[in-house]
Amino acid sequence: MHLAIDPAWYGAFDDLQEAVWVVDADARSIVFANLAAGRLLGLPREQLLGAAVERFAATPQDQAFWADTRLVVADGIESLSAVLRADGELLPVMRRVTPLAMAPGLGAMLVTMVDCSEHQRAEHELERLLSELRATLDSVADGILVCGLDGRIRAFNQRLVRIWNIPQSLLLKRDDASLHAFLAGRVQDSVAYHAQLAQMQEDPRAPTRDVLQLQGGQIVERRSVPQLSHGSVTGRVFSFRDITEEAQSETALRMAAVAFEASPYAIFFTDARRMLTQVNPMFERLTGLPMAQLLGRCVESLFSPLGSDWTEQIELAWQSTGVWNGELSLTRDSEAPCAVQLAWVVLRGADGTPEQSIGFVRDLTQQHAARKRIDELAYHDVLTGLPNRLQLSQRVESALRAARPGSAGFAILELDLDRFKVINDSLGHAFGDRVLRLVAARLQICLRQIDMLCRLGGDEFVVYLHASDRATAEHVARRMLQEMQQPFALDGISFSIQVSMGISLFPQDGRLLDELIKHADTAMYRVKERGRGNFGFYQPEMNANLLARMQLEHAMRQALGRNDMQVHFQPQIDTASGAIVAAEALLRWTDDELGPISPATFIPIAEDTGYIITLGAWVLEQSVKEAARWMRGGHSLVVSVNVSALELRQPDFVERIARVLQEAQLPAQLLELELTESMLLQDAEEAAQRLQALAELGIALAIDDFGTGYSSLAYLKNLPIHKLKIDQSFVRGLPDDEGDRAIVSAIIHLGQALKLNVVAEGVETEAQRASLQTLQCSHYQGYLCSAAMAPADFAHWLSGQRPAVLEAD
Ligand SMILES: Nc1nc2c(ncn2[C@@H]2O[C@H](COP(=O)(O)O[C@H]3[C@@H](O)[C@H](n4cnc5c(=O)[nH]c(N)nc54)O[C@@H]3COP(=O)(O)O)[C@@H](O)[C@H]2O)c(=O)[nH]1
Repeated sequence: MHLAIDPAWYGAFDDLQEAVWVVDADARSIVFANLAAGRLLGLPREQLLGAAVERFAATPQDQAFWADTRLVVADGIESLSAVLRADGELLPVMRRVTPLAMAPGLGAMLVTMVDCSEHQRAEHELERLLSELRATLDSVADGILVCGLDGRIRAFNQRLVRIWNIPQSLLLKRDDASLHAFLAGRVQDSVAYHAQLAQMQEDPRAPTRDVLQLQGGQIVERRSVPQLSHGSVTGRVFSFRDITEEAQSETALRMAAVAFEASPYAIFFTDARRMLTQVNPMFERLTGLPMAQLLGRCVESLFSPLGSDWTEQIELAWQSTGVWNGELSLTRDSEAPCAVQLAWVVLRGADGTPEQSIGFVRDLTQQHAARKRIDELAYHDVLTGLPNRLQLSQRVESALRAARPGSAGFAILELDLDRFKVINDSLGHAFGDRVLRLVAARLQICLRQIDMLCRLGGDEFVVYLHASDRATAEHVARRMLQEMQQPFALDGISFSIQVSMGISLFPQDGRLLDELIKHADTAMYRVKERGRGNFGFYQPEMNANLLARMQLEHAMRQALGRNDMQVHFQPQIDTASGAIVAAEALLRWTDDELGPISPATFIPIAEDTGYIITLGAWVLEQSVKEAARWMRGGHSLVVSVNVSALELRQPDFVERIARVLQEAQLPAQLLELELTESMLLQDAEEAAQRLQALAELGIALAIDDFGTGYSSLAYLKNLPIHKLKIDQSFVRGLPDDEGDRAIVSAIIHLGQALKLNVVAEGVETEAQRASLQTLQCSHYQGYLCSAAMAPADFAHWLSGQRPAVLEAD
């Protein structure tokens, strides 16, 4: 039995757009088809009826499907399939096959089909567009990230993965939140990063641009634009560009520009023809020309004078090393040319031809001045401008090289200013320096141009007398002494300076400069020993004296330990009453071999070597102990102890004296210290403080040898001085020498005015004492009364004296 369809159905299905068949399941033939089915298959409906359904099966799978429809009959199926149209075209269709229960034993299937060809074409088009879009995304140089408004990631490209270095594992995870967190974690300033995102959310339509610094130094430019769909914002498209290199080279360019502008080097650029194309401010300053006048000028025209082959030199240098380096003279607008160092570098194009050049110019003016100054310093004495020892030695060396047997020799004169230290100490070092310059000028005029006057330092000068024998040297020495006899005047102060000179002759006194200087020095010391202000020639036996001085120093250092020294005491007497008022402690040394040695001989050696500190401390101790003994014996007598400059400068000087007094139980009022004027003027401020401290202890202070120094009375007035001791050189001429009398009288009056005791030293005759009494000098000291006595003799002598009365201040 065959399935027959009632034609009444036709009207019901013909209005449908879908193609509809009813298929006889057993015969697999079409028993019903609507109009849409005819249109779909390109056949009139009539030709469809009774047609085998396999005829329209387009694929082997479809053939198989229609061959066994039992399953279909059972369940029904909807699938994308294709039908073979009458014109042979394969038409994609969405087919639904549903079993129909028509009548018992009759199997039928309702087949509906919708033409999918448009839909499929659209899908294919979409796919093509999508793959094109993906290819485009992946081909752009920027990293792209497309996010929905909710932050969901819609798309990104591979470049984004590379720029951000997104790990593969994270990509596989396909977790948007993790990816966003990763991106935020990679930027250096994640706070700013999030703030920017929040801002974007607030204003979703605004395009943005910012620069992100990633961990590790990478710099990324982020741009974003809103993603629009039908005029509404649906998300945001981010693009990321790695601008690390760009930023770095931009920074480098900016730095280069700053360096160019602010460089201490004058810098210029030229074109291939060496015409200036750019200069920096330093170049303008150095040349004194504004940029407008420089640009377009040929570099060579700025430097002069140059050798004619300079251009060739440049070419050669550029060919071999690419840079020409050298010293030149730069012409300047309204100033004298200046020396410069030019480093001129060629910049070549890709083909190797010079295209530009760059020059670095350094002003050498200061360097040249410094070099000149260094030369001056190396060969000259800074204070006087005279040649120094180095120049002298070069001069003498050339004289030694030129020396031939029988040719004229030369002389070396060593000069030392006598008592220059007193000027320095009393009038200050600045004044002393000016005196040295005056002395240098005076000495210089006594010499020929061919001779050389040098300053070795301090007040020590050396003269090289070219081609000079003994007679010439003597002549020059006399001239210098004469010249120095003229008084000097500075700042309204008149003074005279003596020099002592020692002379050695080449070749007889030495063949080397050092030897000649040493011998001239020895000769000079001999002159000083003999009274200064003169000259003397070196004699070989003089060296023996130096040796003697060394032996004396050695013996002196042994003397204390051997009990070869003793402190003697010389009384100081009231001029009017003859009563003893004080005693001066004077050191005495008798050596087993050398016999008695005067303190005038060994004290200066002790001062020179620093041994005076040991000696002075011992003398003080002995003197204080002795005075304590006198006191205990009923004679409260002031003991006066000489102090050297070095001792006063000892930091613990005051404390040490206080300790000695304390140990000996001697009241400070019974101790007096004798200081010289010049000592007080060295480190005047410190000395004044020490004296004040001593005075506060109750110790009296006397100025020894008063009148021989250059004390400033204003300064002395402020010191806690109790006594002036008139130097014996002024006393010697009393009573007859008017000059001495006037000086002594002036000192006495000064003492009276300042309420000081005045002691005249070295009084040997009654006439001197009487004269002093007439002049109202309160005290005297000298052989007239007694020389200094050993302690026992003094004690014995003292016992026969009236008990002393403490001196009033
Ligand atoms: N720092 C120290 N200096 C000391 C010390 N002991 C001595 N001296 C100083 O040595 C210089 C020489 O001293 P001296 O040979 O002892 O001569 C002194 C007197 O003996 C001497 N004098 C005394 N009366 C007469 C005299 O009538 N005629 C004469 N021709 N000479 C005499 O004069 C010197 C006095 O010295 P002073 O009062 O100090 O000026 C000398 O500078 C001593 O200061 C010491 O322990 N420490």
